[in-house]
Amino acid sequence: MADQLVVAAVLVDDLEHPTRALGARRFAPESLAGRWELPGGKVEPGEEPLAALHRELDEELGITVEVGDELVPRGGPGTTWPLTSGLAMRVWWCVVRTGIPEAGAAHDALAWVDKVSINDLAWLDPDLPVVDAIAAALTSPGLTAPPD
Ligand SMILES: Nc1nc2c([nH]c(=O)n2[C@H]2C[C@H](O)[C@@H](COP(=O)(O)OP(=O)(O)OP(=O)(O)O)O2)c(=O)[nH]1
Repeated sequence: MADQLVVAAVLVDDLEHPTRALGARRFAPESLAGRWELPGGKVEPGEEPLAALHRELDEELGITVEVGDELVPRGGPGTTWPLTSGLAMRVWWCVVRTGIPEAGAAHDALAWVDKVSINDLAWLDPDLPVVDAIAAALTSPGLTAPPD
């Protein structure tokens, strides 16, 4: 059987020159409580992945977003990131369009982290390769972004 698809957002301050990304801390189930993840969730049967992403961000954080490029694993083979068995995740860069992210139904804390502090969060184990890719793409806050 195909993996159940999970969709998630790397919410950043700027799609062109991201310096900060949002982590969200789960409080359930107990096995995942206290660990950090990218906001998102499971795609429902018959639902388009991006529709699921917008739905989850509205439900979990109370925001609407502009979706940018997809963050895909370097070297492939596909566009999904493996999670625990039976689950695979697709991830998109996003910026907030309306609302201010607030921990709600799924999380008990949110944190904006930069290229360095992103490694201080206790991410879910399967997220570590995703977090490496995010950290590599974030610009150090102290550095001036290259001219357009
Ligand atoms: N949202 C999200 N889930 C992740 C990440 N990393 C990771 O291993 N997961 C796992 C945790 C969960 O087992 C699964 C996502 O399920 P979920 O519980 O968030 O999904 P959901 O909001 O649709 O909730 P439900 O229908 O299962 O109640 O994927 C991540 O970065 N973001």
